Amino acid sequence: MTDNVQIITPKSLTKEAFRAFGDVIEASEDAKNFAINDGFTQRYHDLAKVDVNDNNGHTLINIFRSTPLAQPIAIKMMERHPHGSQAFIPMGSNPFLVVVAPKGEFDVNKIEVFLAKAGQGVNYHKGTWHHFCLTLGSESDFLVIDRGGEGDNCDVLELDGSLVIAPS
Ligand SMILES: NC(=O)N[C@@H](O)C(=O)O
Ligand code: NI
Repeated sequence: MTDNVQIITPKSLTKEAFRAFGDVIEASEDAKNFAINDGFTQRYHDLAKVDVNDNNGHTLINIFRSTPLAQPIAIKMMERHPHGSQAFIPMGSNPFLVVVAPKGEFDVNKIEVFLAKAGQGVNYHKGTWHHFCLTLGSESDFLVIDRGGEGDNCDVLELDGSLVIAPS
């Protein structure tokens, strides 16, 4: 880790704060929702924009089994998917960290860190810079919805690790 360490404190994940990066997937009361199945199910409807059709792309449904990194976590990489969105929906109740920067030319000064609490998932819009999946607590499974198809769909940048996430 370099000498000029900058500590960044995660902020709460809300739809408004995350709007520039993608969608927050949660059964919140401000989401469009209605009763189905004779009232035995509440449908939280159309929560995220799945964007996988570029270059004849198709939807992939995956499970990512993620192991927590030792804290404090230094940000040493960022990546983006230029041809599609990528959604992470926790299958358990561990919180996780969401590290993002706006699409387009990468700017380390525009990195933002969010803490996703139990019941929250995210959908990175096409081209949003992000760190790979950072679960907290213990090994966690995520349902991941992203794009399959032609073309290299992952640009990766290495960072010097001077930006460190305050332990959660
Ligand atoms: N490489 C891969 O499939 N995973 C990353 O895209 C990620 O965001 O975790
Ligand atoms: Ni990714």
